Amino acid sequence: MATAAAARHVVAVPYPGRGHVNPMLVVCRLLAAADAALSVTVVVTEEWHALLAAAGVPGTLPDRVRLATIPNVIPSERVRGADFAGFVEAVHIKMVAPVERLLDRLSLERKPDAIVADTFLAWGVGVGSARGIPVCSLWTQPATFFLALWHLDRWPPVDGHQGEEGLSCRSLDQYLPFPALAPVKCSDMKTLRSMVLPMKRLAQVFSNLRKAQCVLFTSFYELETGAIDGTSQVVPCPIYAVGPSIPYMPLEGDSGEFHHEEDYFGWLDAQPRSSVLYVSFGTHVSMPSSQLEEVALGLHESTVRFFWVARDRASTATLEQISAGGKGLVVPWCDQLKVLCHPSVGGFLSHCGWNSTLEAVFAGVPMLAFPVAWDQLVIGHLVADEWKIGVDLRERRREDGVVGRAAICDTVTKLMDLTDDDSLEMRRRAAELREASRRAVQEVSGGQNCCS
Ligand SMILES: O=c1ccn([C@@H]2O[C@H](COP(=O)(O)OP(=O)(O)O[C@H]3O[C@H](CO)[C@@H](O)[C@H](O)[C@H]3O)[C@@H](O)[C@H]2O)c(=O)[nH]1
Repeated sequence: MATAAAARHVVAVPYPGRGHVNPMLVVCRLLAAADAALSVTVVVTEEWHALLAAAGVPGTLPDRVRLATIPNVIPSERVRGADFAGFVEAVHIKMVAPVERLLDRLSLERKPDAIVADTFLAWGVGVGSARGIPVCSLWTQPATFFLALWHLDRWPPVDGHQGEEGLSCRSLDQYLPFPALAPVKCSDMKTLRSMVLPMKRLAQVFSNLRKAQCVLFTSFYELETGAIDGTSQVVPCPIYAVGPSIPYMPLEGDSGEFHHEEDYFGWLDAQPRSSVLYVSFGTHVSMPSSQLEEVALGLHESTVRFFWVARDRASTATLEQISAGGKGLVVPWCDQLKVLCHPSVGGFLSHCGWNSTLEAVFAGVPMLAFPVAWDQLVIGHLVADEWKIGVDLRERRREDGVVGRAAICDTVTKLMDLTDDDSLEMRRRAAELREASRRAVQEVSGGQNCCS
């Protein structure tokens, strides 16, 4: 006699930022799709609920994935980039109590079977252990960066002195001969260490993580083979690479075809194949406006067409000026993955957020890497030196640290030249990784994707 499968309930708690909420929602969809008896409650702040509702997200989630809210106890999404350290502190201190109250309320009905908590919520594992609920930690950045941070205690000083293990930074431009640290330059270590408070919290994150039941990575084996192998050797619980957790799944009721409902698709449709450079610097940390200005003027000097997502009001005037004449389009927001997959897009000038990078890889589009902070510093090296699907613009910095308009114009022109040998080689590599990315998606999702 067949017995009905017992219902299972998972509570998911993303870190409150676009680059974390988006992949958490993808992972929740995958969990629900993999287990018909599973329901998921995703905990977000009221502000995040409103942001997701405004984008129509709740209506696109499967019935068994629903949102629940906690009050707005942290600084608003609109201003969080202005004080990164303050935001990290607020998340660390103020979010835990309302999440615990919600969890206890949900438990009155039935104790959740598991919690999926963003790794950056240092309290996530403790909240679960205190209630006897297993916790799976979700890491939404490269496994490569995770592994380097896991070995934080082995990072040598950056002043040239030897660390405990004989490692030392003789020049800021140097990589270290310790495999797990190899993708982090000494200059990156210096920048990261200057973020004293977030780094202190990070040490706590990695200490608590040792008690998690498993760690999920939004990556795939062919992309980060060494780091995934290396991580599985040091982390004392199972780790799973769940594939690029980007929004490749069609919305419910969507045929999976492109929907050209937005005006900008009309503009893209009118451009020659692979001729448009997509420009976006993410949703969180900004580069200085003087640097943005150089990027805009460098693009203006080139003949390259561009599609720029500008959430930064300060840059709007210059951008309007340089886009006059139809060579470029500036929008406040777009459906990024669909834009990257559009046939007229042939390059991506990016801050190298992990989601944007995974989306570029999925679309097979080469990158101009312009990292601003945090894991982006390491992702820039992966893009240019390891995967060889792009150019690291930091290599073109002047003595004052700025990449000037002439260098921007030069680099953009070369990358977008479809007859240039280096550009062609990067496109070949990008096409290979695109196929690997799609295989990873097939494996975890049974083949649903938006851009086939
Ligand atoms: O017009 C836009 C602009 C962005 N996006 C999406 O927003 C997400 C942005 O994510 P990401 O590229 O990771 O950038 P950030 O929002 O800046 O991400 C933060 O979180 C990431 C994951 O932890 C880190 O890798 C980054 O360093 C950190 O800045 C992506 O899915 C984009 O597709 C859009 O849909 N439309």
